[in-house]
Amino acid sequence: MANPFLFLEYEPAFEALGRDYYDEVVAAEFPLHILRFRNDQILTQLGLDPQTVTDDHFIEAFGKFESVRPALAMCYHGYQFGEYNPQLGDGRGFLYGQVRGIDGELYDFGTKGTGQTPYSRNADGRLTLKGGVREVIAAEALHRMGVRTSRTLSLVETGEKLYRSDEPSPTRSAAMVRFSRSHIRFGTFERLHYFGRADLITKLLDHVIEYYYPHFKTESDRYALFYGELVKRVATLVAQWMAAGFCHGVLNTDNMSITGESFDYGPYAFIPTYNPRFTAAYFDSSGLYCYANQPWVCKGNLERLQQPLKMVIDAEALESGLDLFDHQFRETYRQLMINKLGFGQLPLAEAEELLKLTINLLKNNDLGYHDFFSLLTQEFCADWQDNFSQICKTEGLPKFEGWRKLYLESWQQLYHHYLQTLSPQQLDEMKARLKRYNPTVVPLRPQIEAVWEPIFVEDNWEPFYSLLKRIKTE
Ligand SMILES: Nc1ncnc2c1ncn2[C@@H]1O[C@H](COP(=O)(O)OP(=O)(O)OP(=O)(O)O)[C@@H](O)[C@H]1O
Ligand SMILES: [Mg+2]
Repeated sequence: MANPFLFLEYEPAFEALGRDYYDEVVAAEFPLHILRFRNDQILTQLGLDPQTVTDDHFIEAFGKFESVRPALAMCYHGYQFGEYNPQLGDGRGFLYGQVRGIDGELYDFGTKGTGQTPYSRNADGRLTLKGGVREVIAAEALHRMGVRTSRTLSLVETGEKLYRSDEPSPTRSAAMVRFSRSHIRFGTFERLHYFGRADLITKLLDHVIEYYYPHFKTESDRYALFYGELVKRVATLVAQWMAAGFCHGVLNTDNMSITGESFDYGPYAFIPTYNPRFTAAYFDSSGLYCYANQPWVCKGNLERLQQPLKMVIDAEALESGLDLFDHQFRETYRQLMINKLGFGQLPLAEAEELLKLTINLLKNNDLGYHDFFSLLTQEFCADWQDNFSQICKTEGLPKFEGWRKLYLESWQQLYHHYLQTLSPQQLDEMKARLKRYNPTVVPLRPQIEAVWEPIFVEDNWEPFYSLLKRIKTE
């Protein structure tokens, strides 16, 4: 049967922008192609029946990179740890193609680990297999947690030996295909500002609005409206990360999507405990991108984006756009945390108070962030309405003694107080909500290592597949 990936209706939207925005490249040829992961949920999103798509189809398209469109290495710069870097761009990936989902939206197939490009500098253009495995896990877990994220369409092991300082080397290689709304980054605009090209910024803005903010297309102040909405989308995203206990790790402007979607899962980690200073990347020595810094770092990146946008948008309009960030972040974060605690809506003051006590409890104990919510979900019962000291009184919790006990008691009392206002039906809804907002499986680092170890030692992929299944279903 013909390969369905070669017969999708590719829409050359980015390609149509022209050579100022990308270079045509050719994928590397690899000595081996073993399909390690295929995401059938995405096939369904594309209107394909997974039954009719074989592993060989995946390998032809996303391992050997047979294609009906040119491969485009996208150009971008970026601020990395505060320093401007004009030597970036797709150095190990390219835009394979763009297609419409059954929802009518345009999506990218973007590769990672597919060989050198003009932007590789001295690097090899490759992705390690472990890096690919980690990215698959991050995207699936975040998706389960309701975060607006890219997904991984495929991961193909490619049989090369790579040398990396952060993995025992030689280590195995892979080519990954990412499915996302767009690979246009804040840094895509920053590069055009660097070259002083207001004309290209305008053209790119029109493109972004046409495909990703089409409801503003006919508005006279559409550029300012776009920026305001981007600010809100990014604020929402970072609130989702914070509630999910996720630390992205490398919030450079080349890793910030112009659609406000989360992507690029390198050194990320889910926080084990609520530690505001938790830092995911070992090379982030000052802790710039630590867990608690994420909101202001993202806001700062949005502010940096004003530099290129100011070439074509009024500065005051951009300032008022940025002003939307704090409110959007706070509202979304508070609501998500209230949901994680099982409540639908609470009056503002009560929600703030409960959130404050919850954070106090989490921060001042060795309690695992995800363990706490998981426990609450498992143990929640209507009897708690009758006795506050029963709330989360379980063997699963570490011992609370001395002043730590006070944090637990004040949290229990308030939680109990709000429970009292609920009807039996509302208590049932609460149970369902706890399940929806608190997945059983959150892939902390040790769990990811536990999945990688059998792959590394004996090429056993079962624990990886079983983790993904549990992420999806529990
Ligand atoms: N092994 C490599 N070979 C060539 N270029 C690389 C390699 N690793 C990273 N780069 C380049 O370094 C820059 C920063 O890399 P970063 O890790 O943020 O992105 P990435 O993970 O390669 O890709 P993406 O942002 O699309 O997920 C990018 O320009 C990237 O292309
Ligand atoms: Mg990147």
